[in-house]
Amino acid sequence: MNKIQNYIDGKMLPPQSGLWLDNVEPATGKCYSLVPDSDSRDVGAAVKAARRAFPPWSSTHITERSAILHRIADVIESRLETFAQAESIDNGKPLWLSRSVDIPRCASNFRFFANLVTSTESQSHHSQGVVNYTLRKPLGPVACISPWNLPLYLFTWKIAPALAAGNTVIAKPSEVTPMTAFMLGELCAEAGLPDGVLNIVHGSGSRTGNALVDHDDIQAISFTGGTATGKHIASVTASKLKKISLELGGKNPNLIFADCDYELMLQTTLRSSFANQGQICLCGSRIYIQRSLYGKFREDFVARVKQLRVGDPNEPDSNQGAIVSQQHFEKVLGCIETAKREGGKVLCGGHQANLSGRCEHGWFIHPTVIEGLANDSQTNQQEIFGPVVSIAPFDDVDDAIEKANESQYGLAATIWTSDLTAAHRVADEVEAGIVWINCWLERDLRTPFGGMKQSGLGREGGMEAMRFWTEPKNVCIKF
Ligand SMILES: NC(=O)c1ccc[n+]([C@@H]2O[C@H](COP(=O)([O-])OP(=O)(O)OC[C@H]3O[C@@H](n4cnc5c(N)ncnc54)[C@H](O)[C@@H]3O)[C@@H](O)[C@H]2O)c1
Ligand SMILES: O=C/C=C/C=C(\O)C(=O)O
Repeated sequence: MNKIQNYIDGKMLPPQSGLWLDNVEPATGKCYSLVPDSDSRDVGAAVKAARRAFPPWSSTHITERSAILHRIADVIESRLETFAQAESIDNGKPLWLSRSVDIPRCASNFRFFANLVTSTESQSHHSQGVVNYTLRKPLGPVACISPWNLPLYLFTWKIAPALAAGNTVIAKPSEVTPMTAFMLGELCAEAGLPDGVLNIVHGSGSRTGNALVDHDDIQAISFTGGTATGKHIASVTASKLKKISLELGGKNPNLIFADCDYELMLQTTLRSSFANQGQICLCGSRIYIQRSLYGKFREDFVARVKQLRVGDPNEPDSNQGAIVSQQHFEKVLGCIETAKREGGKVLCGGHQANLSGRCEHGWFIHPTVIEGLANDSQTNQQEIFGPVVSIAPFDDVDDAIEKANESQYGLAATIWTSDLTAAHRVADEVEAGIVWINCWLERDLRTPFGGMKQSGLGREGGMEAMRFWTEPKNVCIKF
């Protein structure tokens, strides 16, 4: 059985504990490799390497740091197909999706921050006889912890700015989808990244994650994952005054007004509901439709959802691949049962998809649309993170805003209307860190990315990320 290794100080190493976890292909339900369940000894070795590598890396000229990050992007692009296949096998997502979205974005993450670090302005403040200038110093060894839904995409989204800013990194991918992070480690030396600058430690949250978050020499932690895990990290790091950035769960509203561009809205709403089997934190899972359009939308949307093909992730016409793990598959099916108990009417889907042949034992769920649930039902309040959406009517702008904001979460919201005045008002009043009007998942990497309320703390993206990964130091000179 293929064994994934930790990448520490430029070397591929097994876990000192000797403990391994199964790594399973969700489309087949079969274990196809083993992943280390690293403990504090492996984390300690990685932090030691990162400490040693910090002084030379942080003082490496930004043009050289930038060139190395560009070379990492070059190598990823040169192996796009290999990475895309590995990501699809590990996560269950359609191969066409990892090939067209996930892996190209990994390369873009490195390129974007490679460019940003060489074009960033510094601040100075001048007044009579005094000038202040502000240095931005890297923090030291820092930690990046990422989830399973967009494995290498979100892993590199954290690592690239941390490295560009001059930090050294200990990164932990999700133990559910570790393969492409392992492959990233394999190409670092080829791209010229010095040993110890990036260390990749694999394992479970309870063993590896806790050891990493707890380590006294870790100065800052960027975490993407569930809200409960984020709160745990916030509580254990508070007494040590570590800097944290938390990208957490969501229950995002779509607000569809009767005057929208109907066909564009319908096509995009299919994607924003079910892309990546609904396992994107930005997916809209509460769809509110203006009452006059509700009946037409319900009919057309359900008809289109029924056409989405659930199939082998390798097949180009599979719109929906597998759910990431048996545990998550069971959780999503459990949420559908809860919705039924709460009085929800399942309009389509609502159950497992049984495939034959290679995928006979895989974890597939038909995309599911539910109506008739109260806004305060568990289904409309708790994150499902799967191919399940609920639809409900609203009356006017005030009602739409009220329904959207009746949530503990505040990550993203999508508004569909041709009335720009209404759109601006809703965008202003909806409680979400990210608002899309007449589009979804349009990404400009310069923009602040993150959520409010229980969806997170801090922002990633562009200068927000560079500020997170550096400490300002003000120098005042009187002349
Ligand atoms: N806001 C965003 O940008 C965003 C993006 C993607 C996913 N998510 C959220 O992620 C969740 C799904 O991902 P998941 O199930 O992998 O989340 P998770 O919180 O279980 O795990 C995320 C990562 O944290 C690690 N981890 C778990 N316990 C830990 C601990 N005690 N200490 C340190 N690390 C620990 C895991 O091993 C994994 O690497 C969903 O709630 C989703 O909304 C949010
Ligand atoms: O599942 C969460 C998706 C996060 C997406 C990003 O962080 C991004 O597009 O930068």
